[in-house]
Amino acid sequence: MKKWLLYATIAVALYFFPWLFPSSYYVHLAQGFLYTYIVVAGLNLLVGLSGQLSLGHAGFYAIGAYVTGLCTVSGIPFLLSLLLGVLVCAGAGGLVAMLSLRAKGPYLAMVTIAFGLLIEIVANRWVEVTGGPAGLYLPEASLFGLKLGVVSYYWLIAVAALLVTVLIDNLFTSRFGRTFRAMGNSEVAAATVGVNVRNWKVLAFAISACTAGLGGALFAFQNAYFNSDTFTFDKSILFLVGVIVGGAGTRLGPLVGTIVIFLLPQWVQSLYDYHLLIFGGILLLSLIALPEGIVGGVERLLKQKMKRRTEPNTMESVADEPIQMGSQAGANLQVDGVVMEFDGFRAVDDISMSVHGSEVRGLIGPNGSGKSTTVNMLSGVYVPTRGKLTWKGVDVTHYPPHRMAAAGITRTFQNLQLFHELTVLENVMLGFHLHYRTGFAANLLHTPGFWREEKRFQEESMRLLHFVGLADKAGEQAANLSYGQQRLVEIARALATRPDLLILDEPAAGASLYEVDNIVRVIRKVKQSGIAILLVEHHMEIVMNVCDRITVLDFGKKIAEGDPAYIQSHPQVIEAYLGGEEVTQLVVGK
Ligand SMILES: Nc1ncnc2c1ncn2[C@@H]1O[C@H](COP(=O)(O)OP(=O)(O)OP(=O)(O)O)[C@@H](O)[C@H]1O
Repeated sequence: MKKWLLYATIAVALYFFPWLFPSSYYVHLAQGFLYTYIVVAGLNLLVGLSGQLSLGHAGFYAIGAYVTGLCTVSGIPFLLSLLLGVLVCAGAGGLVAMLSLRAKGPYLAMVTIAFGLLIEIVANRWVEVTGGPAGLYLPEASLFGLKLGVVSYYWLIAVAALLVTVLIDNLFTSRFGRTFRAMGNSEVAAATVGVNVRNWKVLAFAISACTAGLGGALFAFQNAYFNSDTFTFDKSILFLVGVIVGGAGTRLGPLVGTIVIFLLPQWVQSLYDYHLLIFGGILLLSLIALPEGIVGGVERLLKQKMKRRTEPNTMESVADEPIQMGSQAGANLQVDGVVMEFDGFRAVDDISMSVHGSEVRGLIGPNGSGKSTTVNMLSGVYVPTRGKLTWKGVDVTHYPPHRMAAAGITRTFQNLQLFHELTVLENVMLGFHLHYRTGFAANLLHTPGFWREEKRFQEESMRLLHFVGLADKAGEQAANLSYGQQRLVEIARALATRPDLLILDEPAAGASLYEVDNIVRVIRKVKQSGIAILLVEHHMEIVMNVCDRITVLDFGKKIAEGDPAYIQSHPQVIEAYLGGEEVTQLVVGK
């Protein structure tokens, strides 16, 4: 069914609900269901997509209720007050995100718990403003001077819920949704394709705080009265349970989750003394049986039955078109005396080297010699303890990964860092992050500009997939590919940033012999297209065959540098490898 037809059907059903269930009890119930759904839908974006946890959303719910309520009490029109309440929540969400940026996992959860508790205490104790437990009486909600009765207020909430559904769904299926999901899968990989993870985390928090505030404001006017007892820690937990039980990160999850957290308790309430036990039991069982949530579990079962295909039909037409690679300016990287220390241990000790033009530079050395640490410094993941990195004449020593990507340096990872929840095509599209021009509004509203850009980058991504030989895998879930194929997807994603220097960290690790041949072929094609490569690899045959020059590390120090023939006969290199298993491979490369 077409999306707009589905929305129109839902709109008609929502409109006629008060006729189908004329009792004011059911209309009230529907109001409660819809504003709770609005909160859960926004929280799903934060938890399910961006991978951040919030146990304090009752705080935003409260802020929305109080700001909107107090504004109307002071005479500001209802709709304007609602807008103000939502905007204040967006600001509060951004602030909480900024405060918690350094925290992850349980620590982030603790910051949000602290925020929720703080708001709860303020609501309870600042009685002169909030009314505390005695509550706050509000004027009836009105639109353009017309007072809203029970049914018309229900319609207002229904319009808000439908609007939130459409807009959030639009975000889900735009580059914003993909970026949030990518960040949730791997922050470091998202950063190396140019995503400023910090800003995007703040954005995700602000959006979900907006919807929580909207839900809170709509709740406040349901009875034109509310008190501080609503905004407890339990409420935050309930919202989160709604997201998780429904299926975090799924599009239908918030609807199902709200049925579980809102309608189920109403139903089991009739069972008097046992209702909490039954509700808790159902939650526990569903979490154990379906850890991805109800919708997530069903989707997994369906996917196993029907192989997902989302390949665009643009595939054949784009196959032979040229791909824009890099800026064609070539690389110019100067590394001067870099040192990287971990708690006093020198993993990299005073290394200097340079990469120019479109050369393929090998970086080799026995296990633990400092190759990955060097790669991490060159890609902005680590800031060197000492030394300087100069890229095209600019000091980039302190650049974070997203700025390195913007400057033209990107990388792949020794331990694969694909966005496993996205398809192969979506992974590569993420690589174009720095080249998208449409903003938040265009993606929220799916404007014609948005569609044009989506099509363009879908086609460019398909070209890159052709380039690495994986066009037929475009619609597959990235996690389902073989090791070697996943490494090629990482290369395609990195190429999408249009780099001048591509750092490949052990691209052949775990790949089959056939896949290794394919990877070598791709490396050669990348070099021909004018992009420089820094290749870290244990397969000496590959290194000796594709590299123009090789830098050798041992115990964090540079011990040799030169062309493959020179390196293979270098006594210190042979000595370094003698104790290791790689020595035979080193000779094989001759
Ligand atoms: N984050 C860290 N904290 C502490 N020590 C580290 C850290 N990262 C690397 N090291 C240490 O630094 C040294 C160099 O590690 P690195 O991973 O750079 O070597 P490598 O040459 O890439 O090894 P391999 O070929 O096994 O991947 C090792 O002794 C390692 O234990």
